[in-house]
Amino acid sequence: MDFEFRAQQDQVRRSVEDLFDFQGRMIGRGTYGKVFKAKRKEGNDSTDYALKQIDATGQSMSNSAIREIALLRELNHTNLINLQRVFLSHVDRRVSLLFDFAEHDLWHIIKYHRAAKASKKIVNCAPGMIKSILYQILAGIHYLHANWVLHRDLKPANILLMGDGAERGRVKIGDMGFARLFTAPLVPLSKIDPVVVTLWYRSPELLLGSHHHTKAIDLWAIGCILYELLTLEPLFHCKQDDIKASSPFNRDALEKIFQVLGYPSDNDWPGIKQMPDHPRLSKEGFRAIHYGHCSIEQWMKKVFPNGHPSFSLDLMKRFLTFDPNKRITAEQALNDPFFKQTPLPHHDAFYGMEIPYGKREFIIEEEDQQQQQQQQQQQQQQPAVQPAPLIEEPSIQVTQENCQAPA
Ligand SMILES: Cc1ccc(-n2nc(C(C)(C)C)cc2NC(=O)NCCN2CCOCC2)cc1
Repeated sequence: MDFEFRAQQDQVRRSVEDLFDFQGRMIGRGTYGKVFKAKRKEGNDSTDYALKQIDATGQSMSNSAIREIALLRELNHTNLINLQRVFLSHVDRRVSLLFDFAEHDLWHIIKYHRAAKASKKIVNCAPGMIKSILYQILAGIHYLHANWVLHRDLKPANILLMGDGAERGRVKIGDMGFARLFTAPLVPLSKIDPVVVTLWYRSPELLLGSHHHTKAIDLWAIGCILYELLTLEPLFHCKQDDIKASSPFNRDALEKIFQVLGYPSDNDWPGIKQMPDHPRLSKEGFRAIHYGHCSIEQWMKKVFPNGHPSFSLDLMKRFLTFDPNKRITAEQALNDPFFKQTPLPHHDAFYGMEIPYGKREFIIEEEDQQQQQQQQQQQQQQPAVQPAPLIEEPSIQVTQENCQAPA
């Protein structure tokens, strides 16, 4: 290496820390590293950015970062997350990727609506919101597939949406990769961590051990996401703790699929017998007769006895087609009559509504939490300082007796 040239370059090349303010603004973390909400330090650019810092100390992380950069620099579509800039730091062997900042994602949006439904709170969504989100997902996936790129892990957490601003309500498909909580969770991961590995969106061919990842696996996942947007419940809600990385065959996930769609006949899916784990179906006790009364029509009739304005049974059936060779493509879905009926899909999924969803919260690092707790303990040992009254006229004086300890 030309150390003199590199030292010269380091002089002129400005680091991400020089250019962006992001300390204490962590919004995500995973095995790869951390994600921060960042702002430019200079100039009048008030745009928010997402800064993904990858600790490229290990070979696998370096390869992963290289793969992500190599892929994203070749892609350019309004419905895909946009890699704006790459910073390499030799000193701490860190790769920093600068992305669009997306305030919302479908995992948090669905969680919000589920909580509102549980507390019987009415939340008004624009009638075309679901249709717009579906159309934008299909547009992004159609672009990926046209460039021979598969997503392979479509799920609500990977469907980001821009908040207020120039791209309000724009879907940005991303891939958050694997996240791993540093502490053992007390509640099921799927409840608290949007990016946990889940089988809920996995196609039947993958569950039966297919080694050929095709575009069709993304369309199956889109069908599952559409259902979840409509009902706020995952369609194939199988237990998370069953995930065994070694075997793609998952009994519970397949059971859920057959309970909704029925058992695939040879006519439905001629190729099922060629699936590597097909023999396990009979060994594990699956019988067509057990699911004779099950069909998507039956299931959806139970869910929407009076139908739903944002729901097309025909389209749902075509996403959730067992045979990957018969499953609808992104291009065919985009041309479905569903998208030519009013309300037409708007480029702003939040068009006609206020955005009710909260902003992303900052994650406090363990050491910061300890520091905060120490500061609180010190404060509690000091006599309460009398805060100046907020208003002129005498009111309830905030005294030690009625002063609320900080939450
Ligand atoms: C190894 C590897 C990992 C991820 C990707 N990848 N692929 C995609 C497409 C557009 C193809 C779906 C996006 C990403 N990367 C991220 O989304 N990155 C996350 C960016 N987010 C972070 C949170 O804030 C918004 C941007 C590729 C390869």
